[in-house]
This record gives sequence, structure tokens and C-alpha cells, in this order.
Amino acid sequence: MNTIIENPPEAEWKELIKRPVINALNLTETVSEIINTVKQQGDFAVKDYSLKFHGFAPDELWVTEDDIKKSSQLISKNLQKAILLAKKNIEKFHRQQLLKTKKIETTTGVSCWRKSVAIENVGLYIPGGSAPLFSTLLMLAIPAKLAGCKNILVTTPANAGGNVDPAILYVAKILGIKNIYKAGGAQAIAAMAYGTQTVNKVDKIFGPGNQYVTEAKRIVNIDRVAIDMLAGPSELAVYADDTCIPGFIAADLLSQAEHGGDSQVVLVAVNKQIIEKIILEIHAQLPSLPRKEIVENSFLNRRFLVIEKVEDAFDFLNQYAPEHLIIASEHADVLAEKVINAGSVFLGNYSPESAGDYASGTNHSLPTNGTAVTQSGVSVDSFVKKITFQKLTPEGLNNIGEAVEYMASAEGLMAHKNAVTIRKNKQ
Ligand SMILES: NC(=O)c1ccc[n+]([C@@H]2O[C@H](COP(=O)([O-])OP(=O)(O)OC[C@H]3O[C@@H](n4cnc5c(N)ncnc54)[C@H](O)[C@@H]3O)[C@@H](O)[C@H]2O)c1
Ligand SMILES: N[C@H](CO)Cc1c[nH]c[nH+]1
Ligand SMILES: [Zn+2]
Repeated sequence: MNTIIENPPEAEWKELIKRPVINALNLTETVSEIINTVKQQGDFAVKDYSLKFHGFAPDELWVTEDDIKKSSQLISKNLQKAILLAKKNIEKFHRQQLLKTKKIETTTGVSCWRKSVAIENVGLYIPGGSAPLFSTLLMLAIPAKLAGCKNILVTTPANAGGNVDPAILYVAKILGIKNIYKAGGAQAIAAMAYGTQTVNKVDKIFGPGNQYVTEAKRIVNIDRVAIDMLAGPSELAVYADDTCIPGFIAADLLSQAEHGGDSQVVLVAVNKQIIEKIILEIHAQLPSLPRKEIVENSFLNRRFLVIEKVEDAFDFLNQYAPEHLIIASEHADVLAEKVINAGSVFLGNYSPESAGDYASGTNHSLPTNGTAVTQSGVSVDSFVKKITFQKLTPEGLNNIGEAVEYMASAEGLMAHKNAVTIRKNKQ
């Protein structure tokens, strides 16, 4: 765990930016079989797979309104307060993403505008295997609500007792979400993609999950349904210079490593002494963590690099394109200008990645596995499509008509030309 790679030549970067691949044997076959069975047998198959993977099958997949109502009694007042604060900040940050419709007159008499229209039926997957991620429900349902999605349904695996985690139900309660189904894994994704007797099929599926969930999203996306992204295991990269606080960085690296054995943390420091101090802090903090073993597994994938030149360090980080990037430096505001590829960036010594995971306001559903080169995290935009509209007056048609006629003729598309000419001749 203590290996430090010093100033790797650029030729070696390609190898260093690779993510761990820990796919189950025959993943595609296993997941395809689950999907096909759910497609044919509906609820029965969803319950059957719950029995197989959790050891119980719920009588009803649907969580009753009464269960949702009772959730406040099952979680502490402090947790409720914390969730309400997170909700306020996430709503505030996402509300400003709503697009105002603005009409543009491109030429006199020619008006064009773009309108955001919500996707009507969306399905949100909330992971619940190793930890019930109720924060993910805030991150997905808040932008869905702001966008105006009409039907929002949620699937999440129930715990061994057959119940959905009360914090997930509490979030559903405060956001007014009524359709929650006890279903996890690939079977839940299949249920949302094709519909079952109780689960309505949706138009777009959102949410992270383990390799079974992600593979299922990939397969159903080819066949019929849109997806937000293929969210892989969590990852964090940290840039550290002499103004960083090693104990803070150690805590950040451990925080993302505790997600799963397939998570990856990368540390790029400008000298070896910084990394040595951080390693000492890791050794001090790790033993008391309840998910110590998961962290140790994840640390097998970690990269600790010295890259002395700031420019080279950011070239490397931009090639890695991390889901999360912490710039642990007192000069973070200036260094931030060098970021080209990242899902979400945390500036300075007092911006832990956990803040963005829960409560600062930004979304924690982010591109992983290098896809931050071209993709963004979930936002209100993910829940809408933008429809363009236009209206031409007779004057407007006269103003651009001739250009359209010339261009259509040049492409040899005379019917296109005629659609303009016939109108001009009527005036
Ligand atoms: N990238 C992101 O934005 C982001 C955010 C949060 C979480 N995550 C990731 O989400 C993941 C959560 O995974 P999880 O496992 O805790 O919960 P999960 O809800 O994704 O998966 C649990 C389900 O997996 C299925 N499953 C388990 N073993 C199986 C098997 N052998 N065959 C077929 N299906 C099986 C079961 O149906 C079970 O219900 C983690 O990898 C975490 O890193 C990513
Ligand atoms: N860091 C995760 C995204 O990679 C999100 C999360 C949820 N809960 C805690 N963390
Ligand atoms: Zn996290």
C-alpha cells in the first residue's frame, strides 16, 4: 500500500489512468438471463431473484403509503434535520438550472425558441446492497421534481428483514414520492425498462449501482430505454502541494475507498514528503473504520504519484478525468483553471468530497471511468428534453425563403424548395 511512483514518464500514464476491472464471471450472460426472465414473468421473477440474492421474497413489491408515513418515527430527529438541510441546498443549486424560454428573432419575422419539457416517466434506482444510499434519492428526485417529471418511480433493494431503509422512505416522504418498489439489482432495472404487473415501465432510468445494475442499464439501453449514464465504481483524485493538510487528504482518500473494493483513489503530489505524511495519516485513521476491509481492498487499486511540475500534474489529472477531484492547496482557485476533465471539483483544504456527496448542493451522480472527458453529472437537464419551436410570418418567409430555395436546389431536393415556393406564391 505504500508504493510511490515518482515522476512517471508520459508514456506510462496510459497504464496509470486505467481503472480496475473486477467484473463477475459471465456478467453479461447472468444479467441477460435475469432481464429476459423478468420480461417474461414480471413480478414473479423480480420476487424470485430477491429470494435468490437476499434470502427473502416480498409479498408485495410496492411500499405502502403507511410505511412511507411511518418513516419519520424510525429515524432520529437529527438525521431528519440533516436531510432537510441537504434538501434545501440541493434544491437551491438545481433550481437555477431551470432553463427560461427565450424567443430569438433571427431575421425579421422569423422567431425561434427552445423549451425544456420534462420526460414524463422516470425510474430512479437507489443502491441498497452494502449501504442504503438515501442521499442518492435526494440527488435524483430533486432535479426530477424541479424538471416537472410526471411519474417518478423508485426501486431499491429491501434489507434482509424485507423492509426498505427508513431514511430512503423519509426522503421519499418529504419529496412527495409515492411509488417505491422493493427490488434491487438487474431485476429492478428490467422491471423499470419493460414494466411488470405492478411496476410501470419508464422512459429513462437513473441511478448508480453495482456491476449487475450497471450491466443491466447497458443492456436495456440498447433495447428500449434511455439511461442517465453508466455510473461505475466511485473514484477520487487529489492534487496536493506543500500547502495541503495531510490528515485531511488521508480522510478524503479513505472516504471514497470505503465505497467498495472496486473504488479507486489517486493522489498526485508535487513531492514525495507530502505523500509520506499522508500515508502516516492513513495508517493512523484506517484501523478505526468499520469498513476497513473494503478500504484495504480498494487500496489495492490506489495510485500515489509524485509529479513535480504543476503543469504535468494537471495534464495527468485531465487524462485520468476523475469523477471527483480535490485540489488540496491554498492556491486552489487559481489551479482550478487548469481543470479540463472532471465530474466535480473540490477546492482548497476545507472542501471535503463528502460535502458534495451529501449536502453542499451539487449532484453526486457523476461520470466515472474517464467518461468525464465528455459527460457531465446528473442535473435538471438530465430530466428534460429541449424542444425547439419556430414561427415565421409571411414577411419572415420572404426574408429567408430565397436562401432556403437556393440551398434546397443545390442539394437536389426540389420538394424542399417547393415547400417554400408554394407559400411565397400565395402571398
Ligand atoms: N458513481 C456514482 O455516482 C455512485 C454513487 C453511489 C454509489 N455508487 C456505487 O454503487 C454501488 C452500490 O452497490 P451495492 O452492491 O451496494 O448495491 P446495489 O443496490 O447496486 O446492488 C445490490 C443488488 O445487486 C444484486 N446482486 C448481488 N449479487 C448478485 C449476484 N451474484 N448476481 C446477480 N445479482 C446480484 C442483487 O439483486 C442486489 O439487490 C457501489 O459500487 C458504489 O460505488 C456509485
Ligand atoms: N461518492 C458517491 C458517488 O461516487 C456518492 C455517495 C453517496 N453516499 C456517499 N457517497
Ligand atoms: Zn461517497
